Amino acid sequence: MQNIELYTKDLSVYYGEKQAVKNISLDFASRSVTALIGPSGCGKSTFLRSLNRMNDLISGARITGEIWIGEDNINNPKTDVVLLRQKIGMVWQRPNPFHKSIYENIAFGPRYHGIRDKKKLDQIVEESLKKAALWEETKNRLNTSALALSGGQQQRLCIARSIAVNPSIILMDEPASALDPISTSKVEELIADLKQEFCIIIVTHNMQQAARVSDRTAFFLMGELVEFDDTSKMFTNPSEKRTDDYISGRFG
Ligand SMILES: Nc1ncnc2c1ncn2[C@@H]1O[C@H](COP(=O)(O)OP(=O)(O)OP(=O)(O)O)[C@@H](O)[C@H]1O
Repeated sequence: MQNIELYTKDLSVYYGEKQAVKNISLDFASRSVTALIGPSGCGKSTFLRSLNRMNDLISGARITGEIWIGEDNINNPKTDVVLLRQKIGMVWQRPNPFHKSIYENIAFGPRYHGIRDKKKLDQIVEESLKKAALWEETKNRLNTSALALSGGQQQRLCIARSIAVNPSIILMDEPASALDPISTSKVEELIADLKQEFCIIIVTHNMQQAARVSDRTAFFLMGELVEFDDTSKMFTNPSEKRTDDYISGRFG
């Protein structure tokens, strides 16, 4: 039995009157990858963003229900969202490095959280870049601009940046959809490595990618959770006809 790192209970998200996510209860295991799939507009990104309270930044967005990490319901107004986002990192669709050096991109978070010692920061930068499979490509150019890296390297840098503050969960919103096939496969290999240590939740439009990288898959449709199961079962023998129709390309 795997440890559950995070779970939601009856989680709903509204934009004004519109309910984009409908009463979703899902659990996410430690050291595993869960893929969220479903057609455009079904609420995958909204659900993902609610897990580290990024929807708080959207005016008119309202969340009901519970999001539990250990003993804390983080959907509680008293939650320290800065600390929460240290625990739950986020990687976006488009690589978004800061306009700073490679080193500073990684050191920024740990420094913000109080680490000042240069040796310690050097160590975090090296470890994070190694974990993101980017160290060999960058170790001789740490002080050059992150913007001079290729798109694929920038995305791995963003992954290294999220690792640097020592999270336990990493949210990824279509992290490879803006990348070429070689960079995409590097990011997928990286996800396979990172799951030895982290709970990863990834939104993807790419069925093959979901099948390749994830242990479990959740299928969303019009804000509802239709099916949640082991990825191998979901892609070979889904329980719901709607899942079968979607993964075999009959709609969406
Ligand atoms: N900031 C917002 N304000 C109002 N409505 C929104 C906002 N963001 C998303 N929505 C609506 O909520 C619903 C779910 O959108 P969401 O982006 O979560 O879906 P998605 O499954 O991630 O789609 P995609 O795969 O196209 O990214 C859609 O109807 C969308 O139009």
